[in-house]
Amino acid sequence: MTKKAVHFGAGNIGRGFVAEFLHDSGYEVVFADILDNIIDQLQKSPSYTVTEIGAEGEKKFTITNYRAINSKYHEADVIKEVSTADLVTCAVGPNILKFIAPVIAKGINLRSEGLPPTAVIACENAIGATDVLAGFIKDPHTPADRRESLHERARFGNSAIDRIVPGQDPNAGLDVKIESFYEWVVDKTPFHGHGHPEIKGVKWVDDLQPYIERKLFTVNTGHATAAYHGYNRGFKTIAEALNDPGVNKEVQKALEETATLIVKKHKIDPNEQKAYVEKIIKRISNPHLEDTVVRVGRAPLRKLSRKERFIGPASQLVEYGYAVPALLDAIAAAFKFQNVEGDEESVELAEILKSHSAEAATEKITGLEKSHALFEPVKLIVEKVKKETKPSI
Ligand SMILES: NC(=O)c1ccc[n+]([C@@H]2O[C@H](COP(=O)([O-])OP(=O)(O)OC[C@H]3O[C@@H](n4cnc5c(N)ncnc54)[C@H](O)[C@@H]3O)[C@@H](O)[C@H]2O)c1
Ligand SMILES: O=P(O)(O)OC[C@@H](O)[C@@H](O)[C@H](O)[C@H](O)CO
Repeated sequence: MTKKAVHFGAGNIGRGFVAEFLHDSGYEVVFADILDNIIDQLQKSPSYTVTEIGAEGEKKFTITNYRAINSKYHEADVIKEVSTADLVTCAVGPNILKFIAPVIAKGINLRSEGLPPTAVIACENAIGATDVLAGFIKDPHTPADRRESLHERARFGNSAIDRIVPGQDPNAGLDVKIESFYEWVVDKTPFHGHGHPEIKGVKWVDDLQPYIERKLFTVNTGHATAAYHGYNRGFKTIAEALNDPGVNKEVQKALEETATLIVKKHKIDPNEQKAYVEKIIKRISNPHLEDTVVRVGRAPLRKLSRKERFIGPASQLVEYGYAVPALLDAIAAAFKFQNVEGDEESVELAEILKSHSAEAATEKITGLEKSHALFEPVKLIVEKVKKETKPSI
């Protein structure tokens, strides 16, 4: 019997990476999204093409065997699909998890007793994203008397997902261009007893923490460092930014700092981490991806938050007694990513910096405790950025 996956978020990673893997593993994929345009196209077209761009050239894959539901208008249909799904995945962005949780919770709650638990895997760039989703699903969206037995109807596995899918050509329709490299690692421990879902290409591990921290604090720290320094120097793409010796040096230095944490905390061989960093810099420098600094820098409030790619590693390094000058430079550059067209958080960032003292803005944006050794240096950065970006009268 064909297996069914319901996937929330038919965007770049959803159509380009998750659906490709699920299709290849024999799943029928039911996309749920709120964008009329994407859902209409998915409903009209029986296939689309994913093009992988690698050093050896381009490879094309045809994706078929999917359906699509507009979750804005047809919530009941999505709930019904979730209730019989073998797998539920999402790639909507960490801030959207709370909005998809009620629908998933209702679907899980409707699940027939005879069915094995559905597997829920959030594919977002965030530590513990599936736990966050599970938290919203459980409380308040599962009836109190059904919470204890939730694991009989659903199992929740955290994941680390790595593949660069840049913004797509607006005329490309459903087709997606992505890099050929991929890594999708999922915690297998929640699936004990029933077995994890079979997804070709996924690496199942007992301890996800080293994978997700290494990914977020190398790929995403390096990417965001290039994006913010690149944006402030007027570059349009990440590849152009990394071609600039100044930006390149900032990225190398920031990743030397995070490598110290990864090696020390997760006992990873320093040479292995060095090779990983070199590979990442090569990947993000790929000019064929045409990835923009605005996409990679998107949502600066999320990226400057407590557990994220800058404050996360910098705070831990400072706790170990290390200095983090390059991460602080990147943090300063991120605070200057203000009022960028199409990026709501960059507008909110500018407003917070305008309406709050440096101390209050630091606390609100980074979530750092005032007693933390990183608080003062970040506050000084915020003070400086506030002065530099103050509107002249
Ligand atoms: N693009 C990448 O290179 C990449 C790589 C790894 C991980 N990720 C992560 O994947 C996630 C998605 O990123 P993306 O680049 O695909 O973004 P995207 O903007 O291309 O896709 C997100 C999709 O979610 C949809 N969405 C928003 N709210 C929704 C809702 N309430 N219900 C259903 N769908 C909703 C949007 O309409 C959009 O189609 C993010 O967490 C990102 O960090 C991205
Ligand atoms: O998706 P974000 O906004 O968390 O980060 C932007 C990019 O760094 C990210 O999408 C990378 O392309 C991806 O994480 C590569 O695996």
